Amino acid sequence: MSRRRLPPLPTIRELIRLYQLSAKKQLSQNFLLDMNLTRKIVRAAGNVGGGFVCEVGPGPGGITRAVLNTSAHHVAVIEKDARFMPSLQLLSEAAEGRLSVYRGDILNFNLETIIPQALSREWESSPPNVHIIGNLPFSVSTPLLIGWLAAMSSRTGAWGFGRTKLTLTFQKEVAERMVAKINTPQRCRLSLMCQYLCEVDLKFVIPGRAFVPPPNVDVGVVHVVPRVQPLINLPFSLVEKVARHIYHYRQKYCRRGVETLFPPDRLDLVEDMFEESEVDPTSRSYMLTVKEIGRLCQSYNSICQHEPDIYTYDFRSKENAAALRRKGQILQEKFEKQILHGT
Ligand SMILES: C[S@@+](CC[C@H](N)C(=O)[O-])C[C@H]1O[C@@H](n2cnc3c(N)ncnc32)[C@H](O)[C@@H]1O
Repeated sequence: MSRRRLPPLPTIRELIRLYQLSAKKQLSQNFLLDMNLTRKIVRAAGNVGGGFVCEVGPGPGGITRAVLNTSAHHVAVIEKDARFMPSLQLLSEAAEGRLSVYRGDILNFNLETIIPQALSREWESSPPNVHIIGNLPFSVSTPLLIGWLAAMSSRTGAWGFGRTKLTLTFQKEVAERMVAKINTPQRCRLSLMCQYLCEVDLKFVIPGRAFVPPPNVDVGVVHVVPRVQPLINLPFSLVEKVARHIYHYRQKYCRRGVETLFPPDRLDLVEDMFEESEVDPTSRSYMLTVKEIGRLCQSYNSICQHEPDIYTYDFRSKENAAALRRKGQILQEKFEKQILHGT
């Protein structure tokens, strides 16, 4: 697959000046004008040759140019800010049919409406890889990732999320949590949710000063590739719920988080869960492996099959909070009696 080359174009800096594209703070716009960095982001996406690349939040089009200079078969960009349309249209003309420009908000945009059209027309027999690339505001990249993970885990969608790879920028600290290994201070729910479904790789960090204007944080470029088989074969919402409860107390014994999955008068089920999963209840949450969390999810799932009310139980509801307070009071009184009064 040979690399394609765009004809000579004005620089991104010139386009910004020409179309008066000053960065809008309320849209968290920080542009990458250094073409070495935009090329590096595209290289982080791996082999895009012959594939369909969807760039989210192209802005003035620095990364878009780098993608168009590869052998990607087709590129689609989705941008929320109408001011960037003229500069993107200019690129589209230069790309001679390889670039489609859409105006929209990626959080409300159905990617499937654009990708299958291209797939059905050109790749009926052998569908290509789909790459999603973007240097987006952090407030957009995280919900985009979570939505994508959820969709991928259910294997829904005509174009097969299993074939899609993501290369997105995140605040460095979030990127570090996504790839965090067990026994590290960054290990959390996000690490588990990413890693049970995907291979996640923090490719490199871009210092904040490389952007125009510079944000006051550094940025991690993360490459996410879906696993052929998820490491936990259960619904995303169930895994997310168990992980949310366990990692709420990430430094504590994992038993503490598991307890909050059950009403205070059903702590017998906590014992069942640990017995069945063969997980040590005194392991700290951040030490649990994906396999151990998977086994906890399995036994929680089998408990919920027999007692469906358990799944809908929410320990934060008012009623349950009152029950927990009562339980706390009883324990407090017991403690005072035993320890303070020696009974
Ligand atoms: C951080 S700037 C990066 C611009 C360009 N990718 C670059 O690297 O120079 C983020 C871009 O995402 C766009 N954007 C923000 N929220 C968006 C959303 N919900 N959907 C699509 N684009 C969005 C902004 O308008 C802006 O162009």
